[in-house]
Amino acid sequence: MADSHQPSTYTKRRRTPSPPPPDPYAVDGDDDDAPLYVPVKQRRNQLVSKLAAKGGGATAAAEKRRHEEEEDARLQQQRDDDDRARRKREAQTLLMEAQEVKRRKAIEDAAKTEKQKIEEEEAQILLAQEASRKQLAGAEELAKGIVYTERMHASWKAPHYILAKPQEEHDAVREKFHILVSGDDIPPPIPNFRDMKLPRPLLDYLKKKKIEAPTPIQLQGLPVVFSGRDMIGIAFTGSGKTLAFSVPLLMFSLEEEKRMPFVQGEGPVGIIMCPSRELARQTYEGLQEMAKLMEQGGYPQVRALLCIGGINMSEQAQVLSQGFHMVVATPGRLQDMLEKRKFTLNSCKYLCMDEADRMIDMGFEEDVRNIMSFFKHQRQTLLFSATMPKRIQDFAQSALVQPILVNVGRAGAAALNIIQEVEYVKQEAKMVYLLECLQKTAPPTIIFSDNKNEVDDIQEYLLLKGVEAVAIHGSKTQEEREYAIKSFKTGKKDVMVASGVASKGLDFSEIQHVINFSMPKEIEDYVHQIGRTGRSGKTGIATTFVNMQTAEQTLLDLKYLLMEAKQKVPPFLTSIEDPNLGADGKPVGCTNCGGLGHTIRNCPKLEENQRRTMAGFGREGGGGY
Ligand SMILES: Nc1ncnc2c1ncn2[C@@H]1O[C@H](COP(=O)(O)OP(=O)(O)OP(=O)(O)O)[C@@H](O)[C@H]1O
Repeated sequence: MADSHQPSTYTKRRRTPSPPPPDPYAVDGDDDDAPLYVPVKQRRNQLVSKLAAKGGGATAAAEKRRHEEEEDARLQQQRDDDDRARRKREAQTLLMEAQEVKRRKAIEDAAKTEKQKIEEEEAQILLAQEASRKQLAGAEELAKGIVYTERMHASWKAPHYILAKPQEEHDAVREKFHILVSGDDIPPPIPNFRDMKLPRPLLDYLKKKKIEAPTPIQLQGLPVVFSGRDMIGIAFTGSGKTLAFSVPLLMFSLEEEKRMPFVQGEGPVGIIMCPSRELARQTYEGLQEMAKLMEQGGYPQVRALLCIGGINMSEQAQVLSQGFHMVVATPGRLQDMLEKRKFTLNSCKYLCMDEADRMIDMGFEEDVRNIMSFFKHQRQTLLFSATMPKRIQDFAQSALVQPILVNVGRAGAAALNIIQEVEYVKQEAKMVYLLECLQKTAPPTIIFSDNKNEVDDIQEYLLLKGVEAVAIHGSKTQEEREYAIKSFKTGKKDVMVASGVASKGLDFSEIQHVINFSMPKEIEDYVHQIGRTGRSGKTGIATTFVNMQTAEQTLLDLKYLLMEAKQKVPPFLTSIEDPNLGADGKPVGCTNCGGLGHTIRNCPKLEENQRRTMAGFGREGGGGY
């Protein structure tokens, strides 16, 4: 290999460092100096100073720019620092504010009375209950978002001379009769039937019935209903609520019939719904009687249809074939008839729910909602009862347009003309004591028991002892129920043993004595049951048996009801301590049912409703359908 034979001439090639590139900034005479390292910034400054010394204009501009840039950078830095400081301050302020809010809430909570805490807790329970409830309106209206905002119009007007009176006079009348009202443009109270412009035959009818002056619920309620306004009417048992919604329906029917006679397939003008068949029949009979008298007095014929379970509707075929003006119904059968298209509610303008709270509590709420779906137009809606807890009033608001509330006495209070006696009777001694108790007054007497078997047992026992007694409860056939009512009403039987459901709202004349064989769990039931006596201004006696089996809170409810009605409170009730007394020493009461001896937290009605919802069933006792 040639290369390998040339070793002497071969010199190893080394890379020598290349000379540094000429310094563009080097000035004459520097070339030969050793290249000392000068930082770029420093060199630039030196150059700038030199150039400045030479007085170059472009260089001055460059320096000015540099200054500006430096100033900008400095300002930016300051802004950033300020920003950081501000954010820090804000974060601290927010933290302090949050701590302050927490501190204040802790102080407020500590300062809150036990009563306030309970109120808040109860409001939550009530809210939770209401939230689970659908509005009380027809499905179609709800789906279409139809909301009525205007009131219904009616041709009736109070007489001029009454309208001309100053407001203070109307207020004085209300005060005199303990009537509380709320709502807008409330029609005036009218203390006599003549001024309500009732037709002569009706005035004669009332006179014949010894109904001379309107009761408080009538003197305020009738003008409200005649005016076409929606209304919630609350008044004591036996205070004449039926008349306050029956007479206007009759008048509206006459007006419509006069305008254009009804033929087959037409009507009704209005509906009255009741929670039990017996109550519906009673209201229907009252309407029939008034309608007949009107016809005899020369007014056009108006017809009513009774629409209740347990009766053969072919009995009503004639009315159905003629066209009719008024329907009195229980919700179940009414819904059934509407679904079968036996008639429509296309021209119906009036819907009254008697014992409205009972109807909703008994599980008819869904039926009522379904019935509302059949209305094609706005209607006047009325709710009446002796017991109407705020909960039901609020719930019903969705079905009402600018309603007027007419309230006579506290909702849920017992009628004042009933002497209420509460007796401690051991369970095993009740039956024997019952006989003795029956001696307190002359007949007729009603004995209530919540248990159907017990109703039968009591009747059997009384029959054995020679007492003329009939029995009525939800499991009896319609014939048995009607027989019991008829024979008791006509005085053929002295005693009626009944379950609460079957006898709500019934008006038997001159019941002397009501015996509660067992105290109902719900105080509202007690109020309705004892309310079968002491009606239309008369006095009656109610005796209630209690013992170890009666829940303490029920006894407390009873104690307060007796105190409110200024009745004698037996020592065994007086001694029961109320764990829920307010700071003022008064009972807090239940916002759910109106009972005074318990709160919503242990309300028996709420528990019962929840039990029913869980069990998935609605109406009870077979009273309605
Ligand atoms: N203005 C009046 N004066 C005297 N008696 C009346 C008057 N109005 C109605 N009555 C009579 O009073 C009795 C009770 O009336 P109604 O049945 O309407 O009471 P209610 O308030 O509906 O009671 P409940 O809440 O128990 O259903 C009936 O016999 C009725 O004829």
